[in-house]
Amino acid sequence: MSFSDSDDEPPSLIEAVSVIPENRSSQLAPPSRAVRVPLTIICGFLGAGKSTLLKRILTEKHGYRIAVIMNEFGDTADIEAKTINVSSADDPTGEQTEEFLELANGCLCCSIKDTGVAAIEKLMQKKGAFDYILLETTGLADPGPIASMFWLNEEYANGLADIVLDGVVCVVDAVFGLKQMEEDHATDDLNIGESVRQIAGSDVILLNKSDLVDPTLLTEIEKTIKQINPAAPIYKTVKGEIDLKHIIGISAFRLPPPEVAEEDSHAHSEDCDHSHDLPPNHYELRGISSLQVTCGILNKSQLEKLDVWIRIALWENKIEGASSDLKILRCKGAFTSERGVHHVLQGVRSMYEISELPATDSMGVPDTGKIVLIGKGLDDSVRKSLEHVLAG
Ligand SMILES: Nc1nc2c(ncn2[C@@H]2O[C@H](COP(=O)(O)OP(=O)(O)OP(=O)(O)O)[C@@H](O)[C@H]2O)c(=O)[nH]1
Repeated sequence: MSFSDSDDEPPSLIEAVSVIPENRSSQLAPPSRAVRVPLTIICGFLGAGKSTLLKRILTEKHGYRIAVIMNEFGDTADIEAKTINVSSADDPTGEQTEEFLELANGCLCCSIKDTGVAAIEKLMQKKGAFDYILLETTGLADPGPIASMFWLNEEYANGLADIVLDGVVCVVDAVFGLKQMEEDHATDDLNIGESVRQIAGSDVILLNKSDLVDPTLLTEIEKTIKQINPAAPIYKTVKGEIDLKHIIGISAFRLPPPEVAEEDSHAHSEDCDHSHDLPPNHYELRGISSLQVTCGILNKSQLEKLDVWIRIALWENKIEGASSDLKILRCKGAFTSERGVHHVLQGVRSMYEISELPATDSMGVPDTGKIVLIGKGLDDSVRKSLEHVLAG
């Protein structure tokens, strides 16, 4: 699997300052010494500010030893780094050793080109030397398949199973984001461009370069992002300045989706007394939209029916009476069973999991359930079908 476009330039070192500014520190929970190392995927369209965000993280005083996997590095100037060579059993002479850079704040840097999995395997040989992994994808990458690889990966060998997917963060360019979504040409028959896929597949959105656009445009792009992905909180940032607790250690694949304020949309239910027709805009014309359905406490039969419904929707891409080109890119949800147990639904493409939330994580989780689907062909018939299942 590749994380990189073809780029024949040899990687150079990333710029880092040798003294970490005292005023640049994040209030992160102390790093966990858990067996599995959390990983965050950072995606975003070309030039949105992914590298800027990573450079910031690499120079901030956060107390984490973060391993960063990047496709390209910046300048070599002023770096205070130790080079660490790691040789593998297959390469005892070390001729093809991977090079890592240990930065001033304890972060590790690792450059990869087309050898995504191999680089991660080598990185995992240094397990114990870092607490967290950040993976920057290229601007044209669809985070879905990459997230799938790191999620539900217990069966993998070679260190991949020692990684736990924490979340997917998308950096959106506030200046060009709307234009990119309009002009981004799809690469497959689903006709969904990469910039839209990145937003659809993310758990957190950073609306970056917000210093460069007027508030009206900022509101417009925020609204569009919410239409595509209502389950992801949106943070407006300048040069990736954000408290890292919003992007690191969020357990997006384990905890219920956060409550995201809904301004122009709302969670629809059977009680709604209005049409659920989607407002016309470029993105619905391309067929990408989202739908949210709320539900009460579910009994055993409802839970079973919901499981079957999700399986058919994700695996067979069809729901009786629904549009023929149904394609769900991402689904999330949380609901409560009659036994009082909270369940979390997570789905990336055809993979999904419904897990029970441990009592320790259930504090404050409302009994009202919510399911969010993001994808193509999510018309009113899909909503009605899901509401029917949830109604019993
Ligand atoms: N004014 C302003 N400029 C920014 C901001 N964030 C990034 N930039 C600039 O935008 C340009 C692109 O930023 P990068 O961080 O390289 O973007 P990227 O997403 O890594 O780009 P690719 O790797 O090409 O996809 C750089 O010149 C940054 O300095 C911001 O919030 N405001």
